[in-house]
Amino acid sequence: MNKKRVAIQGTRASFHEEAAYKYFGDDIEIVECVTFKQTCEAVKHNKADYAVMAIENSIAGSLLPNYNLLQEFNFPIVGEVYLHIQLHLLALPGVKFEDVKYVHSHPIAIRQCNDFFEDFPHLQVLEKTDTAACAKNIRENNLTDTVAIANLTAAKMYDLEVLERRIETNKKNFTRFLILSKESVESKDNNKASICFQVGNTIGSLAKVLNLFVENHINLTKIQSMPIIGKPNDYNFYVDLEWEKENDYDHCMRKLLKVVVNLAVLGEYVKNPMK
Ligand SMILES: O=C(O)C(=O)Cc1ccccc1
Repeated sequence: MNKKRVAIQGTRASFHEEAAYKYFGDDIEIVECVTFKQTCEAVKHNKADYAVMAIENSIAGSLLPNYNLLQEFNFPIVGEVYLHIQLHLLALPGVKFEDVKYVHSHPIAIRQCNDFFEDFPHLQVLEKTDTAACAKNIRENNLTDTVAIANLTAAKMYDLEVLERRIETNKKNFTRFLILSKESVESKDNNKASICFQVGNTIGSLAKVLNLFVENHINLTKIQSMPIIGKPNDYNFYVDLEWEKENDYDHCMRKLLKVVVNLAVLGEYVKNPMK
Protein backbone atom coordinates (compact mmCIF):
# COMPACT_ATOMS: atom_id res chain seq x y z
CA MET A 1 0.00 0.00 0.00
CA ASN A 2 1.20 3.52 -0.76
CA LYS A 3 2.44 5.50 2.19
CA LYS A 4 0.30 8.37 3.45
CA ARG A 5 1.69 11.67 2.16
CA VAL A 6 1.62 14.29 4.89
CA ALA A 7 2.24 17.98 4.17
CA ILE A 8 3.95 19.90 6.98
CA GLN A 9 4.86 23.53 7.43
CA GLY A 10 8.62 23.37 7.68
CA THR A 11 11.36 20.90 6.94
CA ARG A 12 12.59 17.58 8.35
CA ALA A 13 13.14 17.73 12.13
CA SER A 14 10.69 20.60 12.56
CA PHE A 15 7.95 20.37 15.18
CA HIS A 16 5.40 19.82 12.44
CA GLU A 17 7.30 16.72 11.37
CA GLU A 18 7.32 15.51 14.98
CA ALA A 19 3.57 16.11 15.17
CA ALA A 20 3.02 14.19 11.91
CA TYR A 21 4.96 11.18 13.21
CA LYS A 22 3.18 11.32 16.54
CA TYR A 23 -0.21 11.22 14.85
CA PHE A 24 0.42 8.86 11.91
CA GLY A 25 3.40 6.78 13.09
CA ASP A 26 6.74 6.61 11.26
CA ASP A 27 5.58 4.97 8.03
CA ILE A 28 4.59 8.13 6.16
CA GLU A 29 6.01 10.32 3.42
CA ILE A 30 6.68 13.89 4.55
CA VAL A 31 5.87 16.69 2.06
CA GLU A 32 7.83 19.79 3.12
CA CYS A 33 6.12 23.17 2.61
CA VAL A 34 7.34 26.67 3.39
CA THR A 35 4.00 28.17 4.44
CA PHE A 36 0.78 26.94 6.02
CA LYS A 37 -1.08 27.93 2.86
CA GLN A 38 1.23 25.72 0.83
CA THR A 39 0.32 22.72 3.00
CA CYS A 40 -3.34 23.29 2.09
CA GLU A 41 -2.46 23.74 -1.57
CA ALA A 42 -0.52 20.47 -1.49
CA VAL A 43 -3.70 18.68 -0.35
CA LYS A 44 -5.84 20.58 -2.85
CA HIS A 45 -3.59 19.66 -5.79
CA ASN A 46 -3.26 16.07 -4.63
CA LYS A 47 0.43 16.35 -3.75
CA ALA A 48 -0.41 15.25 -0.20
CA ASP A 49 -3.18 13.26 1.48
CA TYR A 50 -3.11 15.21 4.73
CA ALA A 51 -1.89 18.53 6.07
CA VAL A 52 -0.68 19.07 9.64
CA MET A 53 -1.33 22.58 10.89
CA ALA A 54 -0.51 24.14 14.28
CA ILE A 55 -3.58 25.95 15.61
CA GLU A 56 -2.72 26.96 19.17
CA ASN A 57 0.06 26.95 21.69
CA SER A 58 -0.24 27.05 25.45
CA ILE A 59 2.22 29.96 25.75
CA ALA A 60 1.91 31.82 22.45
CA GLY A 61 -1.87 31.40 22.01
CA SER A 62 -3.92 30.82 18.85
CA LEU A 63 -2.44 30.98 15.35
CA LEU A 64 -5.16 33.25 14.08
CA PRO A 65 -4.24 33.26 10.35
CA ASN A 66 -4.71 29.50 10.31
CA TYR A 67 -8.38 29.92 11.18
CA ASN A 68 -8.74 31.86 7.95
CA LEU A 69 -7.06 29.01 6.05
CA LEU A 70 -9.63 26.59 7.49
CA GLN A 71 -12.31 28.83 5.99
CA GLU A 72 -10.53 29.41 2.69
CA PHE A 73 -9.76 25.77 1.89
CA ASN A 74 -12.71 24.21 3.68
CA PHE A 75 -10.90 20.90 4.29
CA PRO A 76 -12.42 18.79 7.04
CA ILE A 77 -10.46 18.43 10.26
CA VAL A 78 -10.01 14.68 10.69
CA GLY A 79 -7.88 14.65 13.82
CA GLU A 80 -5.75 16.52 16.30
CA VAL A 81 -2.49 15.93 18.09
CA TYR A 82 -0.78 17.71 20.97
CA LEU A 83 2.98 18.00 21.19
CA HIS A 84 4.99 18.87 24.27
CA ILE A 85 7.31 21.55 22.89
CA GLN A 86 10.79 21.70 24.37
CA LEU A 87 13.02 24.43 22.98
CA HIS A 88 16.80 24.59 23.05
CA LEU A 89 19.44 26.98 21.76
CA LEU A 90 21.56 25.14 19.20
CA ALA A 91 24.98 26.24 17.97
CA LEU A 92 27.96 24.91 16.08
CA PRO A 93 30.24 22.89 18.37
CA GLY A 94 32.68 25.16 20.23
CA VAL A 95 30.59 28.34 19.95
CA LYS A 96 30.29 30.18 23.28
CA PHE A 97 27.19 32.03 24.37
CA GLU A 98 29.23 35.28 24.61
CA ASP A 99 30.01 35.01 20.86
CA VAL A 100 26.38 34.83 19.82
CA LYS A 101 24.82 37.85 18.08
CA TYR A 102 21.81 36.38 16.26
CA VAL A 103 19.01 34.02 17.16
CA HIS A 104 17.01 32.42 14.34
CA SER A 105 13.72 30.57 14.70
CA HIS A 106 10.08 30.17 13.79
CA PRO A 107 7.86 32.95 15.21
CA ILE A 108 5.87 30.47 17.34
CA ALA A 109 9.06 29.19 18.93
CA ILE A 110 10.37 32.73 19.49
CA ARG A 111 7.15 33.80 21.24
CA GLN A 112 7.49 30.84 23.57
CA CYS A 113 10.93 32.02 24.71
CA ASN A 114 10.31 35.75 25.19
CA ASP A 115 11.22 35.67 28.89
CA PHE A 116 14.61 34.13 28.18
CA PHE A 117 15.56 36.84 25.68
CA GLU A 118 14.49 39.69 27.99
CA ASP A 119 17.70 38.94 29.91
CA PHE A 120 19.85 39.25 26.75
CA PRO A 121 18.67 42.41 24.96
CA HIS A 122 21.83 42.56 22.81
CA LEU A 123 20.74 39.42 20.91
CA GLN A 124 19.01 40.04 17.60
CA VAL A 125 16.11 37.63 17.29
CA LEU A 126 15.06 36.97 13.69
CA GLU A 127 11.94 35.16 12.46
CA LYS A 128 12.50 32.40 9.91
CA THR A 129 10.34 29.77 8.20
CA ASP A 130 10.96 26.92 10.61
CA THR A 131 13.11 25.84 13.52
CA ALA A 132 14.88 22.99 11.75
CA ALA A 133 15.71 25.09 8.68
CA CYS A 134 17.51 27.51 11.03
CA ALA A 135 19.60 24.68 12.43
CA LYS A 136 20.39 23.51 8.89
CA ASN A 137 21.39 27.02 7.83
CA ILE A 138 23.82 27.36 10.75
CA ARG A 139 25.52 24.11 9.76
CA GLU A 140 25.55 24.71 5.99
CA ASN A 141 26.83 28.30 6.23
CA ASN A 142 29.10 27.70 9.20
CA LEU A 143 27.49 30.53 11.21
CA THR A 144 29.55 30.93 14.36
CA ASP A 145 27.67 34.01 15.62
CA THR A 146 24.16 32.54 15.30
CA VAL A 147 22.05 30.11 17.30
CA ALA A 148 18.76 28.44 16.43
CA ILE A 149 15.84 27.77 18.74
CA ALA A 150 14.95 24.21 17.77
CA ASN A 151 14.50 20.66 19.04
CA LEU A 152 16.94 17.84 19.77
CA THR A 153 16.10 16.05 16.51
CA ALA A 154 17.42 19.09 14.61
CA ALA A 155 20.52 19.15 16.85
CA LYS A 156 21.24 15.54 15.95
CA MET A 157 20.41 15.90 12.26
CA TYR A 158 22.70 18.92 11.79
CA ASP A 159 25.32 17.96 14.35
CA LEU A 160 24.83 21.02 16.55
CA GLU A 161 25.45 21.44 20.27
CA VAL A 162 22.87 22.43 22.83
CA LEU A 163 24.10 25.77 24.21
CA GLU A 164 21.10 26.34 26.50
CA ARG A 165 18.48 23.73 27.36
CA ARG A 166 14.75 24.25 27.78
CA ILE A 167 14.50 28.00 27.25
CA GLU A 168 10.70 28.02 26.86
CA THR A 169 8.98 30.44 29.26
CA ASN A 170 6.81 27.73 30.76
CA LYS A 171 7.78 24.07 30.85
CA LYS A 172 4.18 22.93 30.37
CA ASN A 173 4.35 24.05 26.77
CA PHE A 174 1.99 22.28 24.36
CA THR A 175 1.08 22.97 20.75
CA ARG A 176 -2.14 21.60 19.30
CA PHE A 177 -1.98 20.59 15.64
CA LEU A 178 -4.95 19.87 13.40
CA ILE A 179 -4.94 17.11 10.80
CA LEU A 180 -6.70 18.17 7.59
CA SER A 181 -7.74 16.02 4.67
CA LYS A 182 -10.02 16.21 1.63
CA GLU A 183 -12.43 13.61 2.96
CA SER A 184 -14.07 13.60 6.36
CA VAL A 185 -14.00 10.44 8.46
CA GLU A 186 -17.34 9.22 9.78
CA SER A 187 -16.83 7.08 12.82
CA LYS A 188 -18.78 6.03 15.88
CA ASP A 189 -15.58 6.78 17.82
CA ASN A 190 -15.69 10.48 17.00
CA ASN A 191 -16.16 12.40 20.25
CA LYS A 192 -14.99 15.89 19.36
CA ALA A 193 -15.97 18.49 16.78
CA SER A 194 -14.80 21.87 15.59
CA ILE A 195 -17.60 24.13 14.43
CA CYS A 196 -17.96 27.71 13.28
CA PHE A 197 -20.94 30.06 13.38
CA GLN A 198 -22.09 33.64 13.70
CA VAL A 199 -24.63 34.99 16.16
CA GLY A 200 -26.91 38.00 15.85
CA ASN A 201 -25.64 41.26 17.31
CA THR A 202 -28.22 41.20 20.12
CA ILE A 203 -28.14 40.85 23.89
CA GLY A 204 -27.64 37.26 25.01
CA SER A 205 -27.25 35.68 21.57
CA LEU A 206 -23.99 33.93 22.45
CA ALA A 207 -25.30 33.05 25.92
CA LYS A 208 -28.17 31.17 24.24
CA VAL A 209 -25.65 29.08 22.34
CA LEU A 210 -23.58 28.37 25.44
CA ASN A 211 -26.73 27.31 27.30
CA LEU A 212 -27.49 24.81 24.55
CA PHE A 213 -24.13 23.19 25.18
CA VAL A 214 -24.87 22.98 28.91
CA GLU A 215 -28.37 21.54 28.38
CA ASN A 216 -26.99 18.84 26.06
CA HIS A 217 -24.00 17.81 28.22
CA ILE A 218 -21.53 19.11 25.68
CA ASN A 219 -18.12 20.18 26.94
CA LEU A 220 -16.75 23.29 25.25
CA THR A 221 -12.94 23.10 25.10
CA LYS A 222 -12.17 26.19 23.07
CA ILE A 223 -13.85 29.32 21.80
CA GLN A 224 -12.15 31.76 19.44
CA SER A 225 -13.73 34.75 17.80
CA MET A 226 -12.31 36.14 14.56
CA PRO A 227 -13.47 39.27 12.73
CA ILE A 228 -15.07 38.45 9.38
CA ILE A 229 -12.95 40.03 6.67
CA GLY A 230 -14.89 42.85 5.00
CA LYS A 231 -17.53 42.93 7.79
CA PRO A 232 -15.72 44.72 10.62
CA ASN A 233 -18.63 44.45 13.06
CA ASP A 234 -19.26 40.73 12.56
CA TYR A 235 -17.41 37.78 14.02
CA ASN A 236 -17.01 34.11 13.35
CA PHE A 237 -17.00 32.00 16.50
CA TYR A 238 -14.82 28.91 16.26
CA VAL A 239 -15.79 26.43 18.92
CA ASP A 240 -14.43 23.00 19.86
CA LEU A 241 -16.83 20.60 21.53
CA GLU A 242 -16.53 17.22 23.20
CA TRP A 243 -19.26 14.74 24.10
CA GLU A 244 -19.71 11.36 25.69
CA LYS A 245 -22.95 10.38 23.97
CA GLU A 246 -23.23 10.98 20.24
CA ASN A 247 -26.98 11.54 20.62
CA ASP A 248 -26.29 14.56 22.81
CA TYR A 249 -24.12 16.07 20.10
CA ASP A 250 -26.63 15.34 17.30
CA HIS A 251 -29.46 16.83 19.33
CA CYS A 252 -27.41 19.89 20.24
CA MET A 253 -26.45 20.55 16.62
CA ARG A 254 -30.08 20.39 15.49
CA LYS A 255 -31.00 22.97 18.12
CA LEU A 256 -27.96 25.08 17.30
CA LEU A 257 -29.03 25.38 13.67
CA LYS A 258 -32.04 27.37 14.86
CA VAL A 259 -30.15 29.95 16.93
CA VAL A 260 -27.01 30.70 14.91
CA VAL A 261 -26.19 31.91 11.41
CA ASN A 262 -23.97 30.09 8.87
CA LEU A 263 -23.29 27.05 11.03
CA ALA A 264 -20.41 25.02 9.59
CA VAL A 265 -18.97 21.79 10.93
CA LEU A 266 -15.23 22.03 10.31
CA GLY A 267 -14.67 18.45 11.38
CA GLU A 268 -15.66 15.58 13.65
CA TYR A 269 -12.85 13.44 14.99
CA VAL A 270 -11.44 11.52 17.92
CA LYS A 271 -10.08 13.72 20.67
CA ASN A 272 -6.45 13.24 21.54
CA PRO A 273 -5.03 13.76 25.03
CA MET A 274 -2.57 16.54 25.82
CA LYS A 275 0.54 14.47 26.56
O1 LIG B 1 9.34 25.56 13.02
C1 LIG B 1 8.88 24.48 13.40
O2 LIG B 1 9.59 23.56 13.83
C2 LIG B 1 7.43 24.28 13.39
O3 LIG B 1 6.97 23.18 13.16
C3 LIG B 1 6.57 25.44 13.83
C4 LIG B 1 6.42 25.33 15.30
C5 LIG B 1 7.34 25.95 16.12
C6 LIG B 1 7.20 25.85 17.49
C7 LIG B 1 6.15 25.14 18.03
C8 LIG B 1 5.24 24.52 17.21
C9 LIG B 1 5.37 24.62 15.84
